[in-house]
Amino acid sequence: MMAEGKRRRRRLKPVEEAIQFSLQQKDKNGLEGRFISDFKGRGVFSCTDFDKGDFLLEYRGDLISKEECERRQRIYHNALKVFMFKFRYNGKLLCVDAARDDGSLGRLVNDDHINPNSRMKTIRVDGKPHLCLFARRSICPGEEITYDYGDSEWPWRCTMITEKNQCLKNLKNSEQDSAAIKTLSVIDPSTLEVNTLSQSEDTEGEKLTVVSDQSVLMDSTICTASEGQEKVTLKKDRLLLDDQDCVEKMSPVKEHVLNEEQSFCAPAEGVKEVCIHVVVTSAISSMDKCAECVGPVAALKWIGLRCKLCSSFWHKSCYLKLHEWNGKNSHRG
Ligand SMILES: C[S@@+](CC[C@H](N)C(=O)[O-])C[C@H]1O[C@@H](n2cnc3c(N)ncnc32)[C@H](O)[C@@H]1O
Repeated sequence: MMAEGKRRRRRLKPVEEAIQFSLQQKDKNGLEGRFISDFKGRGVFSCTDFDKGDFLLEYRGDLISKEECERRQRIYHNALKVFMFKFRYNGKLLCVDAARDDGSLGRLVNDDHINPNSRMKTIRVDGKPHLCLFARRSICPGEEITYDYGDSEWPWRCTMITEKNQCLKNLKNSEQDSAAIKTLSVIDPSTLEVNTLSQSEDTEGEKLTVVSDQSVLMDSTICTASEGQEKVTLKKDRLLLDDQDCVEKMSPVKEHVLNEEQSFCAPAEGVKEVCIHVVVTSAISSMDKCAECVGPVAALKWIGLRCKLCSSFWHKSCYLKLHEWNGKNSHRG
């Protein structure tokens, strides 16, 4: 008995397990790929219980350099480009290209930036980075595995507008209830102009005036299909919200490990002219990168902010961060 007990393998730690599966190039039991819908395609579902922190899957593919990634992006069809996962590792931009369907499940995991149940991390195996998903919380059988694809404004995230509108309504309600408002100095409504012509929901002409120490760049602009339908003009630096929950839901900036690694932190170089930016939401080509983080990593068109005067582009969150760093009331680039 004793000998058998001694011989029994101890349970591997999640990272050890991730290393083992990465070396074997195998997926773990307890997960399966399923077709979900024509819109979403396939996804990965759990068939067992997972605990918080458990290793789930590796995002397997070819590990390639930035240059090779750019070369492949030029020749790939859009449907393949979405399988290219760029990330930053030891100061270098790398990519795992999972365009080839090798039957692995990692490449089929879908995005959820609101309440993902897993998180992508890089682990080092034989000196090379591997992208592995770990559970952010316990996961039940039947749950779809998801992670946050990062800070790009992906087209399917538009469905979040309903939730955002609810947030906006809550904010308005809380404004009416003065007891619920802890602060606050009110932002001059003339500094903020929001049109939501493209949306059927009732956010048209919303003006938010509630403030606190959380900042958000009016993220109801996130789903604008094309430039001009929605406009955000900020003379003062920020719109401040009182509702932490709304801030969470409205801002796609997340505690995404790879997001941090993906980000180039160097400020845009070479642009010496000072511009007082007037930004509008705009559909931006994948060739045009955010002036702040040099992203996005996605190969598709992205929705971001464009300065009408100097034609710089930013992710909304980068723009916010940038101006936070540059001083609270500065909009000069
Ligand atoms: C890496 S693939 C994921 C697997 C994909 N569903 C499939 O069937 O091949 C990324 C693509 O999945 C789809 N996708 C991912 N997350 C989604 C979501 N939350 N809603 C709708 N489509 C999503 C998009 O088409 C995206 O380009």
